[in-house]
Amino acid sequence: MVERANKPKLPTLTSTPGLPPQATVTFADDNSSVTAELPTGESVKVLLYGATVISWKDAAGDEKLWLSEAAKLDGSKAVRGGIPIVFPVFGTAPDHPQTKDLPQHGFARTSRWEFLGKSTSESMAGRAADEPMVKLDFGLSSAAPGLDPKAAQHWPFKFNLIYSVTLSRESLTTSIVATNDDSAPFDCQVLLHTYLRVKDITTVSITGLQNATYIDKAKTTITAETDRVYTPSPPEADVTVLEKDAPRFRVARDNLAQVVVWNPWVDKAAGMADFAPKDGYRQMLCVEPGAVAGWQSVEAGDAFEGAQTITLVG
Ligand SMILES: O=P(O)(O)OC[C@H]1O[C@@H](O)[C@H](O)[C@@H](O)[C@@H]1O
Repeated sequence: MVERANKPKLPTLTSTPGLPPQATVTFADDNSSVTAELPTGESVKVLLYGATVISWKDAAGDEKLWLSEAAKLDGSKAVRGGIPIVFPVFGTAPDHPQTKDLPQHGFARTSRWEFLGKSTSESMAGRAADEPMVKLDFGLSSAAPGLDPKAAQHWPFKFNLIYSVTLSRESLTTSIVATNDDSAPFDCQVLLHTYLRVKDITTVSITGLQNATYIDKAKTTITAETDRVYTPSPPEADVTVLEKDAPRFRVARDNLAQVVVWNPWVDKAAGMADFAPKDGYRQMLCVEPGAVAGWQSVEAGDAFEGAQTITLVG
């Protein structure tokens, strides 16, 4: 059950005698972000701007996501790093009448979302209290005060988005439900633009894409700019990111048929004002589960749902 937050600032949770301590959920002083920490030390931090996950740390405090040192976190620009949400268009779609005027990657990442509440192991069905986990829920609708004005201007549908970020000891799940509250169908694309942190991109390999068909938006290997939209086969095949042949991240997808693999490399990183340090492309690899080949047509009253679970392995 989701506990509703009725105050902008949540107190630190205390444990019930006899039960393991729960996760703590705290707000930044300026209410710009919410951080959840498990009693075992793992943590996740979500900026309300874009509902962008900007940090995911393991129990040792090691960061698992890449965030540019020059990323704007003040709501002036989509965040360069973490997990921005791409909706309702991937890239731009000049030939698609419904989304042709929207900015690159849509407006979800440039809108301020509302924090809806949290759930912990103790309140989640089927979860033992000794398997600590915490789920944070965020919402954005066509009526939200934080909606990027470009949305209402260029995508005049009534919609409701719920984004859930679930942290457990070994994994992070992010899931989105996009509901059509309009009287007409709309088309959308969805993508979870995950910037994984790696030690050295030259030692990174990826499995799970061997049988995948792909559209190459750039070059071919991660020894150069890489920008590929894969459609793995079978559709639900896991994708694993390895470093020096040792598995590091396993990415499972639910109803997200594509995986975009992106690394800007030297020239493109140099050209992005919010990309720092300039050789930061060596420490990142975007592995982005999405539904971006063609369009998801969502009927009035219907919803599209998709999710990723990134599990730390090795
Ligand atoms: O600079 P943006 O808008 O965050 O986009 C970054 C990249 O996002 C990737 O998902 C796209 O495949 C790339 O083509 C794009 O360059």
